[in-house]
Amino acid sequence: MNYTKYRRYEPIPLPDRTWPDRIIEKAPIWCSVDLRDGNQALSVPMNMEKKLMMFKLLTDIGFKEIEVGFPSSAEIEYNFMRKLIEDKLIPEDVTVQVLVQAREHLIRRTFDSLKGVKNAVVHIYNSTSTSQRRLVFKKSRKEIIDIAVSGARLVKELGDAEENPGIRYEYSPESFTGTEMDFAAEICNAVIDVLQPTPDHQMVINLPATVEAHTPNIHADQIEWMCRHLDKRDSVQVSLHTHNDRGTGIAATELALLAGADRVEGTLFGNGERTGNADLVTIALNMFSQGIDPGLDFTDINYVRDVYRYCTGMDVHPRHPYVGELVYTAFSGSHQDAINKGMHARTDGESQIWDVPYLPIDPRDVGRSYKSIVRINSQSGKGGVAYIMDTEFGFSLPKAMHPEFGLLIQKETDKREEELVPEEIWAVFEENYLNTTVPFALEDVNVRMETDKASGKHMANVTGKILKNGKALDIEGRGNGPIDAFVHGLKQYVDFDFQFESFDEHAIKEGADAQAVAYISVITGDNRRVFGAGIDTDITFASYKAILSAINRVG
Ligand SMILES: CC(=O)SCCNC(=O)CCNC(=O)[C@H](O)C(C)(C)COP(=O)(O)OP(=O)(O)OC[C@H]1O[C@@H](n2cnc3c(N)ncnc32)[C@H](O)[C@@H]1OP(=O)(O)O
Ligand SMILES: CC(C)C(=O)C(=O)O
Ligand SMILES: [Mg+2]
Repeated sequence: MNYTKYRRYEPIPLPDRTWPDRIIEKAPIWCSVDLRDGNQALSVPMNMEKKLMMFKLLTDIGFKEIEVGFPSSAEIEYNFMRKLIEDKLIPEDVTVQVLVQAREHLIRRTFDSLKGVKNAVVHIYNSTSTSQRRLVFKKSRKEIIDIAVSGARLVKELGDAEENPGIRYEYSPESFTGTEMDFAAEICNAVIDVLQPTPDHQMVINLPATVEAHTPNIHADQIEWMCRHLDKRDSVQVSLHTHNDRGTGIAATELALLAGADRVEGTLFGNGERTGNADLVTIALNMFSQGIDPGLDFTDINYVRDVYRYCTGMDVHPRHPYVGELVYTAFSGSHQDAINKGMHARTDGESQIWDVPYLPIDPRDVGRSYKSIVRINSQSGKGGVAYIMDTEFGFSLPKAMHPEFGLLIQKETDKREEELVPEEIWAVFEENYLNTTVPFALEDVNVRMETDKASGKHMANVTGKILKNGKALDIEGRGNGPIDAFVHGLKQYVDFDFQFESFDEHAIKEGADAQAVAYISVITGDNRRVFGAGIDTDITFASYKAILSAINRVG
């Protein structure tokens, strides 16, 4: 690959930079550009119905500033602006924003589209990078400043008119990241000088990474440098607008916030030109995951994703942060084990600080369930299998049983070479533990407790019938508890040596028809540990079934 045809971006000389020592402490002013930058990048731009649906979604999420389009560019864009105003679809506390090139006829048409609007930002731009000045505009620095200044003058003249009380202004030196810093400051200050913002009537200076061209630290340096060199800083909101050409648009935005920016433009899930804009969902939820109120509501992230898909025709990657189908899922054994333990350690409910390994946020905070946190394939381990049995079916297998059942599941996934869904895991459990009635099955057994006169201890006597390969056999046994008595009675029919080892049980359903499950392990003469399980409304019967299940499984 011929890397010599590319050149490196020079770092910004800013040895006293302060941003690396800062942390993000509050959410910025958010501005969605889904209906403009996002829309202009679609192969099929949104029609009226989809624009309206997207606008409604954005206001429901809580965006207070929304760039709704480029009204001077096309009929649909103009008509959409008119519809929002005439049908009174803009909530009182929402400001709509419109983009326009710094060109007279387009600016006039833009103001026409805004008649009757309550609050709007008119956003003008022109390209300022060395490359665009040389190749596209073929103009000197001064001529480029003239474009911006004359655009700003017209915007101010129209925007300050009496009939437009709610108009504010935004200027973008488009292709800012390819612009020399001194020139970027010069052109922005020239525009600020024309627009004369005040602390009560602020304007936005938007510094776009129109094409992301360098590492995020350089973007942060650029923003800190600009914050120091912009005039009337108390009257200017410094806004970010990163694209994602190097895949670091979100990181660049976050570092640039540390560097002093006040506002962030971007889109849902990062739709936008080429590799997209900054993904506001991720940036907001990154803040949320640090205990900061993002000021945006993603409590039903799947709904946001579905509307987004419908309106844009774009898909969302299964590994997309916070929303992808797989982002709250672990297939691998050690992750599952840690998640299982982390989830069990959560005892205080909602108020407890979230600390579950491998899950940066609680999936339920964005409307996702715990259902698919753990999914089982050949990479999975016993902890994950136990988690599924517990969360999906309410079966808390004793810890000592996890390796045995985990192995049965692993054999199945190896054989099938595919994921096992919870129902398939249940089927393996049922087949191996609950439905093992050959050779032994329980027919009818009575337990009678009595106190041994000599020792004063309570003793159990078991009498009844079991089946061996379908044939009824009398069983009779005595022991220091019902399980011990049953095991004694059973031993005469079992042709290998075994000892009862452990017993666990728990309820599995509530109410009158409550059932219990018993788990029993036995140790065979050749020192193998084998588990069995049984279910019944009576816990003693459940334990007898579990013993027979274990004995059948040894055989
Ligand atoms: C980075 C971004 O996302 S910027 C936003 C980009 N979005 C869009 O372009 C979508 C909407 N745009 C459009 O529909 C069209 O481009 C329109 C309607 C705005 C303008 O259309 P046209 O005038 O037919 O064409 P076009 O956009 O190619 O204009 C090129 C001319 O405008 C000039 N120009 C381009 N941008 C600007 C600007 N921001 N300010 C002033 N002049 C500009 C160019 O130098 C060129 O001038 P020339 O004709 O003297 O060579
Ligand atoms: C119009 C501007 C803000 C833009 O979209 C960009 O530079 O990416
Ligand atoms: Mg853009």
